[in-house]
Amino acid sequence: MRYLVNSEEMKRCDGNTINEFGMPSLVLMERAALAVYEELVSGGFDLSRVLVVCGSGNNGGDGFAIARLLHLSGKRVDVLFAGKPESLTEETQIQKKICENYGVNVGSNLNISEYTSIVDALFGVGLSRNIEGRYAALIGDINRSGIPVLSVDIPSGISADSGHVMGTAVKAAKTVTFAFEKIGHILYPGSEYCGELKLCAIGIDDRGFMGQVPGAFTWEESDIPKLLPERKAYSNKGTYGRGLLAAGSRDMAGAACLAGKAAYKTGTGLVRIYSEDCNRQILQTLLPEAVLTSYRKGEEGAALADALQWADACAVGPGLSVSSEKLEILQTIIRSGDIPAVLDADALNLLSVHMELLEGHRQPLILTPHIGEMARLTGIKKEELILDLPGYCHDFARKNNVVCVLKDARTVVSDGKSIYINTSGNDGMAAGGSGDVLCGLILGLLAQGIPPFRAATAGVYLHGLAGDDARRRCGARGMLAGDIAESVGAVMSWDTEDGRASQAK
Ligand SMILES: NC(=O)C1=CN([C@@H]2O[C@H](COP(=O)(O)OP(=O)(O)OC[C@H]3O[C@@H](n4cnc5c(N)ncnc54)[C@H](OP(=O)(O)O)[C@@H]3O)[C@@H](O)[C@H]2O)[C@@H](O)CC1
Ligand SMILES: Nc1ncnc2c1ncn2[C@@H]1O[C@H](COP(=O)(O)OP(=O)(O)O)[C@@H](O)[C@H]1O
Ligand SMILES: [K+]
Repeated sequence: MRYLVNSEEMKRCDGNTINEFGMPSLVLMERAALAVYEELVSGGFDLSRVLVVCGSGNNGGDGFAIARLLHLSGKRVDVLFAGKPESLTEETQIQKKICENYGVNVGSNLNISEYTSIVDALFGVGLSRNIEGRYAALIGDINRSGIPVLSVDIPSGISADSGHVMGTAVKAAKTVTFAFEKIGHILYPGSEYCGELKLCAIGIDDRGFMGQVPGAFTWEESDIPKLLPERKAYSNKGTYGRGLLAAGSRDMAGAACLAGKAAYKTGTGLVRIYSEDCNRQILQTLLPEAVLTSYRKGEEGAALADALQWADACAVGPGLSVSSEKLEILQTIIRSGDIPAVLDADALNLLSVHMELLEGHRQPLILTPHIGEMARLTGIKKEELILDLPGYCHDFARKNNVVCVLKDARTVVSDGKSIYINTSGNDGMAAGGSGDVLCGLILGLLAQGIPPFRAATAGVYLHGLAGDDARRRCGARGMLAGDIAESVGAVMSWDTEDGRASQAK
């Protein structure tokens, strides 16, 4: 698990490390500068003539220290000081003075085009408003120059809190950040502006939070063993849960099949698909392992109540379609009581015009809207939602007492307390049916007894890993949602050495 911090959390951690643990600020700055220096000299940048662009804050202080280290190692380096002298922080003032004492050329009007590499130390996590005027012009010149840029901590102009471009921003080839990744490195468009992201330790760690841990986190590969449901040699299909999937309609049998397959591939003992009668043959052909309960129009009710009694967890929505009968199915599931349920796709479309169904619900609910569905659920425009995916996801989860999985290229999950931001997956997943696979995956984890927020976050992470595995096998353009479902099986064995070995093949 890795924390993802915002600027306030990072500053608090910096501050505690300096003021409570007594680590001098200039020592941290020196380590930050050394980390960037190491990255520069390890290759990838042409260091024949380096320009370090510095602001007045401590990001600029890192820049001056980097320039000094390059100068002392014999590189030709100049500093463009773009900040205001009267705003220099104490540390940056010291670093600037040291540079000048060593004879580093510090100017305020240098010709960018003469350099082979640029180090961007204009603004870091202290960026507090949109960039305008001469700073914006300078960033425009840097971007237009086409000279490779290494950004210190975060590309100047990217909000560490949201990944938004604050007016304008430096497009970096590489970004070296310190202690923790910031939310703005992970969310788009910030993620693209960073180029390759390198995280370096500089002597600040989570002890610096002093018990007040950050609100956001992401899973990583070392977490896989604890995210997967347990397997036992002495077991049978009853050991691994029963998942009920209410999905599919006349024109959308495939969605039920993809979700059902993904649920099985997580290791679920039994998956029952509750679908329209006309899908019976196709589902039995495509997913013979599934138990089927089918219904004719007008006869939806009775069999569903029995199936809900049978199940340990339920998912509703993939390919369900929208009608008054389907609304009754959703109503029955939400009112049925106690098993955890995933509401996806058409279940969310039905819900968006019947939000009263969520009032006073008793069982744990996981809602998995993409941004369009979230806009329908909340009445908030898509353009508004993308400005703050974590904030809207968190608020929706808290207000409705649900787990919200807000799907995007960086999916955000919240239970109204913590925020998970996903870092697995790829653009090959931007194709019809990927969401159905996610729904089935979460259902499978729930059916095996994984608690709702863990099932949602682990489901999203494993889904992305399955997407990455599918891309390795089929390529981003060639992969289909069925390939992601297929790869779920491989990813679910990555907690064992054999599983890892097959991943490497
Ligand atoms: N010891 C530590 O703490 C460590 C910190 N470290 C480094 O410090 C960085 C954080 O430093 P920081 O907090 O001083 O802020 P920073 O990013 O330099 O920006 C503040 C300056 O920008 C200005 N400014 C802001 N927005 C603006 C705008 N739109 N347009 C124009 N001006 C604007 C603002 O001006 P003001 O708002 O005061 O007018 C102020 O002058 C961090 O990212 C990391 O690199 C590392 O060395 C590790 C140890
Ligand atoms: N560019 C991308 N990078 C990573 N994941 C993506 C990307 N595009 C889509 N996805 C993932 O694919 C899934 C798409 O779900 P959804 O929009 O419901 O598709 P569908 O309705 O076609 O099944 C989501 O889990 C989303 O996070
Ligand atoms: K920067």
